[in-house]
Amino acid sequence: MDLTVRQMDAEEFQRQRQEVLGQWQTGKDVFFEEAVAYQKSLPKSKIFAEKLAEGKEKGITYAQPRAGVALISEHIELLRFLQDEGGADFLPSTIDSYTRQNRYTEAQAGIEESAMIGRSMLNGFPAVNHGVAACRQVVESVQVPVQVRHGTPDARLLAEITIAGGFTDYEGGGISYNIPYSKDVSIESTIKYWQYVDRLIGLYEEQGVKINREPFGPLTGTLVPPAISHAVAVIEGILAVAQGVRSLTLGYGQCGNLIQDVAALHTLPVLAEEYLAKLGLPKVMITTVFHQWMGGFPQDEAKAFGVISWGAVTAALGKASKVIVKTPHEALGIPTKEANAAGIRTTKQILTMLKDQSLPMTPELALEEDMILAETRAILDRVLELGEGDAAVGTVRAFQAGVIDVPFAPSRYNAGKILPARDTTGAVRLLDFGNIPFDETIKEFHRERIAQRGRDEDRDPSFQMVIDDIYAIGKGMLVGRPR
Ligand SMILES: CCC[C@H]1O[C@@H](n2cnc3c(N)ncnc32)[C@H](O)[C@@H]1O
Repeated sequence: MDLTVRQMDAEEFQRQRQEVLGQWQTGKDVFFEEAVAYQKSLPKSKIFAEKLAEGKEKGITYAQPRAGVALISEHIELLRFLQDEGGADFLPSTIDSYTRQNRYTEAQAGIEESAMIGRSMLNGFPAVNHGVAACRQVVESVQVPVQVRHGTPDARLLAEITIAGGFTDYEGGGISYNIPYSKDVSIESTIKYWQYVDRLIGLYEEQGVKINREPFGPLTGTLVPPAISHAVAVIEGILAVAQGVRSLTLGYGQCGNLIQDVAALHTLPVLAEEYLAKLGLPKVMITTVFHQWMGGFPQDEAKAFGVISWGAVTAALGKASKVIVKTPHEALGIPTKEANAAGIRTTKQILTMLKDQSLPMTPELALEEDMILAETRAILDRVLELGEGDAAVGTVRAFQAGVIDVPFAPSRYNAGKILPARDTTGAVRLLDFGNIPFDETIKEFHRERIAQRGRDEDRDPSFQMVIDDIYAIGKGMLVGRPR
């Protein structure tokens, strides 16, 4: 395994770059020096890292939707609507599934079909096919910073084109865009692909261009315990900073118990700073992003707004830097622009009302924070041990050993031995620990909390609880109580 956490050398980067820019004809329009000049020509109001820094300074929680459609003019109309009617503080360009799989020929067909039929036949914006000039048209058509949101294991060409195209933030990572998104792509290969992405951003940073990186916190978005998503987020932060990234937004997907989620938001930046320092990596700007509930949603729009509001409350009380907004069409499919804007307005109403409040430090909150810190450190320390200090090598070995194990992940590289379930307050605990390196104290904490639920529900803790929890929110509950 020639994998290493160390910064990619210039020769290797340039060797890959020739191959990457040749993967689709639009790669020929990427010229690094010209792109640096374009990025530097952008006003400060369009630089993601600048606006995040301002928000961190002022204690603002920003709201950002997901959005993307096939054709350039419709995509611009959509983003403008979300900015003007929704009040979006940041805008996305959610990339379509073909592009995420590097299937640019099918993306091209989707573009042509969309133009013919008059509606988007792709589930996102095919940025590679549209190319650099089109991305710049999008960026120049709105007033706020624009981020690439996707789920791409090999995201190298997409990064080259969208960053040259003026996007100032790039979501994803070699673990978080593999394990939940792929069945049969090795972790070593996607870590390497993403080291290229992060090295490219490092080269922009060395030219004075700030590009923020946002590892994808929620992973499978289904009952992922905080310690597991934190471990992945911190590792992706380490891998990125090692390649020259200097601005990170670390993510976490809402689980639903307020105390646990606020504890997760408090501990994530603490852990990132602790392990970056432990590895002798430079200090970088760290912000957080909270994803509103990523699991199944109620079909009823009023109930969906309830779920959206609960996520907004948690983001506000947890002082997240940014919250990713869901829409009342979540249970139906790609939202209309009106539904998308409504989700943002609902969220911003709550953020504004709650901006002067926070959750007091109670013994319960302190205990949850201590548990998340202890659990995440147990995982990260074992990863570094397995890698003999190298986080990249350690990550591959940790997945092989089940030391990192993401619930309900499709990837065959994921052990899939752990089993999460909610406790009687809705906090996510582990019913089965697989090979996660938790000590007996931690395991007993989980067992006791779940045993209490069993007593409350007059049933033995079992896989049935997990199934009930997966459907619970769609049915209007949080904890999947028996009938
Ligand atoms: C991991 C992200 C899943 C979420 O990402 C939303 N999502 C996907 N594609 C689009 C799109 N093109 N426009 C608006 N939202 C979109 C889904 O609804 C889901 O909530």
